[in-house]
Amino acid sequence: MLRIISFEGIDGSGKTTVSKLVYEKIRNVSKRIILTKEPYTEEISSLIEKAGWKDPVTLTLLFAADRAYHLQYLSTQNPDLVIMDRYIYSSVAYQSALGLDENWIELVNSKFPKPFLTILLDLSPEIAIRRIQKNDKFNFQEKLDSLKLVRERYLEIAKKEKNIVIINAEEPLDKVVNKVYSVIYSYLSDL
Ligand SMILES: Nc1ncnc2c1ncn2[C@@H]1O[C@H](COP(=O)(O)OP(=O)(O)OP(=O)(O)O)[C@@H](O)[C@H]1O
Ligand SMILES: Cc1cn([C@H]2C[C@H](O)[C@@H](COP(=O)(O)O)O2)c(=O)[nH]c1=O
Repeated sequence: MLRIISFEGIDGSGKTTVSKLVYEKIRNVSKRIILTKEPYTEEISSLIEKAGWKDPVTLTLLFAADRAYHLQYLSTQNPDLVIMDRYIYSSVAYQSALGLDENWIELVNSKFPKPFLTILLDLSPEIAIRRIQKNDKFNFQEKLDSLKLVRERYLEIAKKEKNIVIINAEEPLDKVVNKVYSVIYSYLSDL
């Protein structure tokens, strides 16, 4: 069974940056730690773009198909640990924010291993959007409203799921990295 630590949070929360920096700090603990991200396959990412970002059923099924393929590949690598930049809770948060029943999203993803730890990088959508504004083109108000909904969904998920640690992602990067590193390190004692 794959041991997965997932990084979650709204666009611009720092998942990619923080997961990479933390990975660099822990990679000497074991040679078999893999850092990866979703969406994984170019083919499905392109189908998602072509389908557009509106229909939550299509998005849920495409992201789940990408996840199934990704997990199958990861199993062949026999890692001690997988650090995943986005995973199941991205589907639950983003697609339920579009109005889709959360229980159905969880059912679609129910055959996949749950992460044994999730780092939820939490911050205000206003700060997040300022961080991504330089490299993404989007309608500001539409994106802000969407990120507010997704953030609320993440915080509700964190209330009901175990092993989700919420980190204040508004703090300076080095402070966030050190906090995440210390949380993850405490889970790695058996590696
Ligand atoms: N704690 C922080 N303080 C200030 N800037 C940060 C912090 N964390 C990340 N950033 C910056 O914010 C921007 C977005 O970071 P990053 O791409 O890692 O976010 P993300 O959550 O992966 O976003 P997306 O989901 O859109 O890919 C980058 O320019 C990054 O350098
Ligand atoms: C895995 C996954 C992702 N998404 C959304 C979240 C983001 O807006 C985009 C791309 O993610 P990135 O971190 O900017 O590369 O995809 C989603 O809606 N559902 C999912 O399961």
